Amino acid sequence: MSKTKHWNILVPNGAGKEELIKKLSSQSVILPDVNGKETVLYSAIALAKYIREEEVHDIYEVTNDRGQTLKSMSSGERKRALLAHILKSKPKAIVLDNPLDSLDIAGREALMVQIEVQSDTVSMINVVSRRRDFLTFADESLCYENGQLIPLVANTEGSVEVNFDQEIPAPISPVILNEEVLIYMKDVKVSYGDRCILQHISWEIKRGEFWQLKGPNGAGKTTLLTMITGDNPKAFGQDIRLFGYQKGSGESVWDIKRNIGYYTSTMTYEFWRNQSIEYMIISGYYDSVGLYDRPTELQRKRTEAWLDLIGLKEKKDKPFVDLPIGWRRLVLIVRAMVKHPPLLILDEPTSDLDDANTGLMTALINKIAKESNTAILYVSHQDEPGLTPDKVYHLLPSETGSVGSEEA
Ligand SMILES: Nc1ncnc2c1ncn2[C@@H]1O[C@H](COP(=O)(O)OP(=O)(O)OP(=O)(O)O)[C@@H](O)[C@H]1O
Repeated sequence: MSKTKHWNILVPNGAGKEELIKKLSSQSVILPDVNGKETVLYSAIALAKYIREEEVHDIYEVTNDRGQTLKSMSSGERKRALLAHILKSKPKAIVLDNPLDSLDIAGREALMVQIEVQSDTVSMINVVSRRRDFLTFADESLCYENGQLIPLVANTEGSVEVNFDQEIPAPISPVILNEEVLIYMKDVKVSYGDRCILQHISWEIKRGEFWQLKGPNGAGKTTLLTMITGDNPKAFGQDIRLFGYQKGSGESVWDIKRNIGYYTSTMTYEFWRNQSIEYMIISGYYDSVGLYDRPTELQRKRTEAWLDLIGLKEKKDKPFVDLPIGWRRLVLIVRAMVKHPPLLILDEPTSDLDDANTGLMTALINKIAKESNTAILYVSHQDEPGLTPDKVYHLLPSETGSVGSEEA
């Protein structure tokens, strides 16, 4: 019996990863060794589709051994559950789309083991943006460029010039808030069933501060975020003050949400229709993707200034979905920032990006932190080279739930 073959394929952002994945999934002859084999796709987009099925149709196809839905799992748990689900159909080949992305060191190792265990019988086609995500057991490493797979040569990862010259545009009518302390939590605890996720969380975020929230996969970062965004009913009855409102004092969801600009990398894969790049940014003034009013002249002007800053002024009428991933991320961050909200939450903003685009993203975030009075909460399991937060809040997992501490 012939040996099962495996590949690493490096695709720098903008080189056409989606097109390559389509080719690999449609049995085109791009990789002759797997031609004719049915391939299954393992990707953030596949995950997003299953989560949408949960939300929209109450269909729960992928669960874990605790019986949890995908929506309630951490990113690491979701990735492991999706792989286990895919393997049940005994595929001959799996196209892995940045499989190790957003995983911490332990999560990466666990998923690698899960993949390698199957490698005797399943061909792995590992499509990645960064070389550090290569499979060690792959037989061949290639690069995708100009629609072709070519042998990988040293350092094909390009560099993007980071050059945000102008100052960030001012808000039109800033959200009025007199509080100095935006988020206050004292001895907060969150449990699901008899499992304690977070305990003794005492934390304050003040106006204009730049925080990173750090912790390994499953430590409870997203859970803690939901306490801040007002989305978690477990916040009731606890000593939490959000933008001056004591939790449970009759505040509405809008009282909280209007103070927050929110961006998460999964928004990149949401089902935006054919909106233009300009439209996407203007919609940030309306807290929705549908524009119900005609944008004002001033909104258009400020949008143009933001577009100029991120180098997309000339492309403003082009469809947002056609932009390379790094620029789509910049647009979505700008969209969350246009109103200069008191708090900007950035959840795993660099996941799926190559080194060049990661540099672009961190430069924009540092700039927003420096030139605005918006507090930033940057959430990630890892340190990002070049990012300059003032403070780091670290969640450390333990048997009895994660505890938080401020890193010196
Ligand atoms: N509604 C829920 N029901 C049961 N368990 C939950 C629920 N929400 C979260 N959890 C569990 O809480 C733990 C922390 O999850 P959370 O998503 O907050 O971690 P995280 O630090 O954001 O992880 P990651 O970096 O992987 O995204 C996980 O083990 C998750 O399964």
